[in-house]
Amino acid sequence: MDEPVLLTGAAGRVGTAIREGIGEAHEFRLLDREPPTGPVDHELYVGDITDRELLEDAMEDVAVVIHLAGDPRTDAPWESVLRNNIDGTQTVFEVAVEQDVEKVVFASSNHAVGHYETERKPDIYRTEEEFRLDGTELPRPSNLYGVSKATGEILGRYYHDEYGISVLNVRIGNLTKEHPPRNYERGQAMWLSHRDCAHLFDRAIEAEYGYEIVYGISDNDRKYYSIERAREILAYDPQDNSAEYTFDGEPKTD
Ligand SMILES: NC(=O)C1=CN([C@@H]2O[C@H](COP(=O)(O)OP(=O)(O)OC[C@H]3O[C@@H](n4cnc5c(N)ncnc54)[C@H](O)[C@@H]3O)[C@@H](O)[C@H]2O)C=CC1
Ligand SMILES: O=C1O[C@H](COP(=O)(O)O)[C@@H](O)[C@H](O)[C@H]1O
Repeated sequence: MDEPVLLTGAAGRVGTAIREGIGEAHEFRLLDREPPTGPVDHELYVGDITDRELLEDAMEDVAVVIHLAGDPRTDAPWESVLRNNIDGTQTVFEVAVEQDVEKVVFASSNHAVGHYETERKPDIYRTEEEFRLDGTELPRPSNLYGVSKATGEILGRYYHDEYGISVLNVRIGNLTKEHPPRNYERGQAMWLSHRDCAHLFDRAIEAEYGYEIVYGISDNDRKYYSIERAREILAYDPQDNSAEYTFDGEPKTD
C-alpha cells in the first residue's frame, strides 16, 4: 500500500504488535490520546477520536484506517464504551467517508459473541470443526463492552451500505506476546500471537473486500472460532498454534 494508513489506538497492545511487525511495510500515521512510549518513526496525531477536526487532519489522503482506539476492558462502564467505543467509532466512520478513505478495519472482539459460550461449556474448545462461529452468526455480547463492539460492526454495516466504504471487522481473540495466555483455556483457544496479529492486519490493508466479519486468532488446534473466512478473503496464513505450548505457556519440547 503506497498511500498512508492511519492507525488509531496506536500506542496500545494491538497497535504495538502492528507497529513492531509491519511498521516498515506501510506509511503509517499514528493517532492516540496517549503518545506511544519509545521512539516514534511515523507521523503522530495526539488526541481523542471524538475530535472531528483532528480526525479530518489525520485522515487527509489516507487510504486505510485501522481503528483500534477504544476502551478494551471487558468490565468497562457504559459511559466509557458509549463515548470511546460507540461515539468514537461513529466519528471515525463519518470522517472516513468524508475524506474518501477506501477501507476501515475495525477492531471488534470475541466479546461481541461471548454469550454463545454460556450454553456450550465446558467442551467447546475442541479440535473438530463440528461447530464453530464463523462470522455469519448474530452478535450475542457478553458484557457492555461487547455491546459496544457489536455496535461498531453495525455502524460499519451502515457506512458500507450507505456510502460504499469497505469495512472489515476483526473479532480479535486474546493477544499476548511470545506465548499463549497462561493457564487459561479460553484464552488459549482464541490466542492471537503478535506475529499473526501483524500479518492479519497487513492482509487487511492489502486485500479487497466489501463488508466482512472475520475472527482474529492464531491457528490453534483447539478453537471455537473459524478462521476460514479470513484465509479465504484475506489470504490470512497464521503461523502460530497454542497447542505448541504447555497449559502454563512454555514451548513444548517434543
Ligand atoms: N488486546 C486484545 O486481546 C483485544 C483487543 N481488542 C480491541 O482492540 C483494540 C485495541 O486493544 P488493546 O490494544 O488491547 O487496548 P489498549 O488499551 O492497549 O490500547 C487502546 C489504545 O487506544 C487509546 N484510546 C482509547 N480511547 C481513546 C480515545 N477516545 N481517543 C484516542 N485514543 C484512545 C488508548 O490510549 C490506548 O493506547 C480495542 O478496540 C479492543 O477493544 C479486541 C479483542 C481482544
Ligand atoms: O476483547 C477483549 O478480549 C480479550 C479476551 O477476553 P477474556 O475475557 O477471555 O480475557 C481481553 O483480554 C481483552 O482485554 C479485551 O479487549
